[in-house]
Amino acid sequence: SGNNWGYGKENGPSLWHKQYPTAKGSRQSPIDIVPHQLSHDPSLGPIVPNYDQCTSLNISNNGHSVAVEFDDSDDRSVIRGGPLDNPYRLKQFHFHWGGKGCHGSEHTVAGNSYASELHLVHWNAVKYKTYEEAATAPNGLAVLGIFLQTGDDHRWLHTITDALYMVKFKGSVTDFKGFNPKCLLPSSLHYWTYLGSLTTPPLHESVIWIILKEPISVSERQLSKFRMLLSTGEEEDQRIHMENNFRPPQPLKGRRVRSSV
Ligand SMILES: NS(=O)(=O)/N=C1/NCCO1
Ligand SMILES: [Zn+2]
Repeated sequence: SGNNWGYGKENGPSLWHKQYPTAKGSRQSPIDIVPHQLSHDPSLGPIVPNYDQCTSLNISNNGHSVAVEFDDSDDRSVIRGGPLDNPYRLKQFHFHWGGKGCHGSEHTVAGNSYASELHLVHWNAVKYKTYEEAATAPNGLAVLGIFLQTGDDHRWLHTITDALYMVKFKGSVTDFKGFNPKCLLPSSLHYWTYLGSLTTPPLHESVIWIILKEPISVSERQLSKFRMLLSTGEEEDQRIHMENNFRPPQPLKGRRVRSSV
């Protein structure tokens, strides 16, 4: 059927092009970021996330990741500045991670991957009426990527990992109000930026990627809770744990990756 894509042997990233030809496009994500090969662009100002008035609504398991959705009916939580010519509204955030001890980030840095990667997905509500419309428009989306490395417990991640047991099965959703994602940002907002795509089908080439250079630290114990999630539904006999839900780096095809200071 239509969207039975996944990360397994039978439906993984190397097969997505059959159903989603954009997979072989000219601005696909993720990519390997090679710091000494990119241009430092002094015209690139700081990025300014402003999530203080944000309204998280729920947390859900869509079978590919776990996502926290936000009320994006007004400009209460936006990101602006940097490479963005308008404020982009926060729609949701989700994670990608590996298996036990393996790495699970999507973007890599000089060939090195991190344990996990957090994506905060925003859309340009100045130019487009809906997220769906923005998601198919060039640069309609801005995704803020944050690397997670294993180390100490993250002081605030427990609010998310404690809720994961409520969304164990694919298709489950539960209330998740009052969460402000600014607590997941690292101390430095220095970033790399380039033009790319969604890293999951339909792989629309509509994303301005902003990847923070500084990772946040989370413990192996906190990360292991993500692997308890199932990519299968409650009604299915076969239980498949959700892990290694990352797409490998894609060809750069001549794109320029710029660096803030
Ligand atoms: N991994 S990603 O590029 O953020 N992909 C998506 N798809 C829907 C929202 O974000
Ligand atoms: Zn993602």
